[in-house]
Amino acid sequence: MHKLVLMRHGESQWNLENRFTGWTDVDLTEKGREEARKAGQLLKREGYEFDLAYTSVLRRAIRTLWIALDTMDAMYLPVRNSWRLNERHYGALQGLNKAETAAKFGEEQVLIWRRAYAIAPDPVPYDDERHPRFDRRYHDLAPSELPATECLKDTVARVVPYWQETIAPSIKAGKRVLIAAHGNSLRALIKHVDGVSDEDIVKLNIPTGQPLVYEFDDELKPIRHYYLGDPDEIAAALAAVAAQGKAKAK
Ligand SMILES: O=C(O)[C@@H](CO)OP(=O)(O)O
Repeated sequence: MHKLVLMRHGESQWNLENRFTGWTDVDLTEKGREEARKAGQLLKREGYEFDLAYTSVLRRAIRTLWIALDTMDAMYLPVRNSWRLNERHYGALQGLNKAETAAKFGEEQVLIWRRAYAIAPDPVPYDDERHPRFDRRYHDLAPSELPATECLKDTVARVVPYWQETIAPSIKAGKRVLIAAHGNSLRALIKHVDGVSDEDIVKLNIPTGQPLVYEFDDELKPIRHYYLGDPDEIAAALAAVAAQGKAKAK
């Protein structure tokens, strides 16, 4: 049996401000750092040890991983960063407040932008300075790989090859793996691993900073999954994520 731990980053500055974030490289808030510390303490208390960690190239996930590893006394672990674990690119919505956007375009439209499986928001314009082609960290990518917007289906299409070619083989080889990533890149991974339908993935949300354990058989078929943290806390955090697209939310 193999165990894999998934962790969404702690609260970021734009989670706090309720803005569409995507590939914008915002940092953790103090609360987000505390969430990462608590996740590390929980993993340590429950006896989790890892051989390898994967994360994105965005600082909110990287710092969450660093803080959790530091708390677990495991800063020596090899860490692999990949843009393929980045948050879903939110296109021209990046930077906009979700509640204000819901007040302007309607909650239904915001729910479509946030959770429709195959509908992407408008792209960031090609000459906009926020376009990823201006960012050094993506210079190795072919222009065809570089998104200017994504729906979850697009995110699945770039997360799954990384899972199949890199992460899954390391788990099969016996490595105990921790992944620190983002709400939608983890939803993309879970959709693939658990075979969640296009309809059901709409309702799946992931709370910040809560370790989610997946157990697999030797063929990497999922057996079960569970959050390690307090169930009431997790239920409240999940409801809060779902409510971010309401017009009256902060
Ligand atoms: O803004 C984002 O990039 C994501 C994660 O914070 O938000 P949402 O849950 O709305 O997809």
